[in-house]
Amino acid sequence: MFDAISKGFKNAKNRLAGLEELTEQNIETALREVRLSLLEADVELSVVKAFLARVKEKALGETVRVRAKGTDGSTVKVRAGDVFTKICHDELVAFMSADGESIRFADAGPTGIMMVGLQGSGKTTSSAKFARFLQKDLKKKPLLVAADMQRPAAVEQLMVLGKSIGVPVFNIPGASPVEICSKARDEAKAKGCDVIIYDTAGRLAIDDALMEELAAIKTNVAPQNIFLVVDAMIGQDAVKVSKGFHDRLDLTGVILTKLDGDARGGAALSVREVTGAPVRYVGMGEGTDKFEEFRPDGMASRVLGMGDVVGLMKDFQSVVDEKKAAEDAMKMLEGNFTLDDFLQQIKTIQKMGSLKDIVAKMPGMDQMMPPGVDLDDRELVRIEAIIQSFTKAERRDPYAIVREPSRAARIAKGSATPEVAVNELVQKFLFMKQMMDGLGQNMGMMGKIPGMNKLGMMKNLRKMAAGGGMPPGMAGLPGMGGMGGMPGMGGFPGMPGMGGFPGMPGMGGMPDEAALRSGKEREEGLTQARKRGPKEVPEVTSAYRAPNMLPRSG
Ligand SMILES: Nc1nc2c(ncn2[C@@H]2O[C@H](COP(=O)(O)OP(=O)(O)OP(=O)(O)O)[C@@H](O)[C@H]2O)c(=O)[nH]1
Repeated sequence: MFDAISKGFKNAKNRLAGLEELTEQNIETALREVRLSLLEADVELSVVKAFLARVKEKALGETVRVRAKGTDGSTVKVRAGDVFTKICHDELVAFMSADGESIRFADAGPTGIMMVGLQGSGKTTSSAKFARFLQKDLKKKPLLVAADMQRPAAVEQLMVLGKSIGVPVFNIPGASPVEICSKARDEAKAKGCDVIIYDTAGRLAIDDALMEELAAIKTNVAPQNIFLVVDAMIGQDAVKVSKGFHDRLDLTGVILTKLDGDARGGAALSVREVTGAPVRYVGMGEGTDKFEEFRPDGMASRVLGMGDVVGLMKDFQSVVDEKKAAEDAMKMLEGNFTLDDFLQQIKTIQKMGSLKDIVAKMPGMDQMMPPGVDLDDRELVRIEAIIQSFTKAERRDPYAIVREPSRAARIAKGSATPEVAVNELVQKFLFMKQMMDGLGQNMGMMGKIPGMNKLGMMKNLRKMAAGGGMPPGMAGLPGMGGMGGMPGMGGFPGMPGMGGFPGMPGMGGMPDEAALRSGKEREEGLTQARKRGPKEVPEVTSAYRAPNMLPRSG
C-alpha cells in the first residue's frame, strides 16, 4: 500500500545514516527523497509542500537543540536519522488527526448518518459496514435506508447486505430519494432503531443535479453526520472530489475505502489537509467486517515503514477465538496438533486480511522480507485446497501420505496443485509438529529443574495465547494457533509457519529450520526424532530444506 512513500522515508533515513546532527544541508537531502516519494504516491502538491515545510522547520529546531546540548557539555548522542523519522511521524500524525468524536449522536431521537460520494466509491458497501460496526461495537440499533435510486441494483445490494448482518433496510419502490429519506424516521421509530444510515446515489463526477438531490436530502432529514466515501485508488482526484462535496454539504468526515488494494496511499495523507474534513473510518476489504476506525498514529507508522502493532493486535483480537488459540497452543506442545487445526489457523489469518497487510503492520517485517518476494494470498487458498482434498484419516495421520505416495498424487489432482506442493506441505507440517512436540518435551524436562515447572510454563503460555500477547520481536505470526502468543519463541529455531511454511513464502527470512538446525545439530535432532517412531519423522527432501516457497501452479 504505502510502498512508494515508505521507500522515500527509508531513503531519507539512509541519507542521514551515521550522522549525529541535523544540518540545513543534510535535512535538504533527506527532504528531497521524501518529496519525490510523496509526489509519486499521488499526494497533492500543496500538501507535499506544507508537509515538507513543517518537517524542515521542526528539524532545524532539533539542530539547534542538539548543538546547544553539545556546547554546555551535556552532549547527548542522537542519530540524525532517528530524529528525522520521529519528526516525520509526528507531523504525519498532525496532518491526519482531527479533534472531536467520529460520530455525532443526536441529543434526542435517532441519529442520522448520510453517506455521499461518487459512483462506485463504495457507499453501499460502507453503509452496511458502518451498520455492522454500530451494531457490534457500539451496541446501536441501526436502520439502513436505500436511497440510491440512480442504480437500481444498489437497493437490492443493500437489501442483501442488510440481511447478512441482520439490519433492517428501508425503501419505497418508485419513490424519490428525498421522499424515502424523509419517511425513514417514522420507520426507525416503528422498528425501535436509534441510528439511520442513508445510502445515497453517486454520479461519475460531481454535477449539479447530484448536489441538489443531496442538499435536498440534507435539508429534509438534517443528519448529524455526513460522511463522504472516497475510493483511495483514485489518488489526487479524491482530494478534489472531497473538496467539491465539502463545499456544498459541509461534511463531518471521510470514509476512505479500498485501502487494502494497491492504492499508493496519497489520499490518506491529503484529504484532511485539503478539505478540512478528517478521515474517520477506512474500508480494508469487501466484507462487511473490513471496516476500521482510522488511527492517524497507526497510519503514520505504516507510512514510515514502522508497522502498526496496535492495528495488528486489533485485527488479531477481532478474529481469533481466544479459547481456541490457547487450546491450539497446548495441542501443539503436546504433539496433538492436527491438519484440521492448521486449516482453522489459515482461515483465521485469512479473516485478518491480506498477508501483505498483516506483514505491513509488523514492525521491521518489511526489512526482513527478502527482495523480490511477493506475499501471495493465493498461497493460503492453495494450502486450504490441498488440505481440503485430504481424507479425514489423512488429516489425522498425514504420515500416511509419506508412506503411500499414490495418496499425494490423488490429493494433487483433487486440489489442482503439483504433487511436490502436497509433499512439501505434509513434510513441513510433520516437521512443525515434531518440533512443537520437542518443545513440549523440553518443557517437561525443565519441569524437573527446581524453580521451573511445566505446569507453570503451560499456564503462562495459556495466558499469553489467550491474550493474543505478542512477545517483543514479533516472533510469531498471530493467528497461527496462538503461536503469536507464545512466550520466548523469538529464540526458538525455525518458527514453523513463518520461515518454514509454504504460503508464507520466506516470511521475513525468519530463521528456517534447516538453516538454524544446521549440520550436526539437525542430524542429532532427526536421529532423536526417529527414535521416537517413524510416525513423526518426515523424509527430509531438498524441497524441504529449501526456503520456503510453494511451487506455483498457475
Ligand atoms: N477491496 C475493496 N473493495 C471495496 C471496498 N469497499 C467497497 N468495495 C467494492 O467496490 C465496489 C463498489 O462498491 P459499492 O458499495 O457498490 O459502491 P457505491 O459507491 O455504492 O456505488 P454506486 O451505488 O454505483 O454509487 C464493490 O465491488 C465493492 O465490493 C474496500 O474497502 N475494499
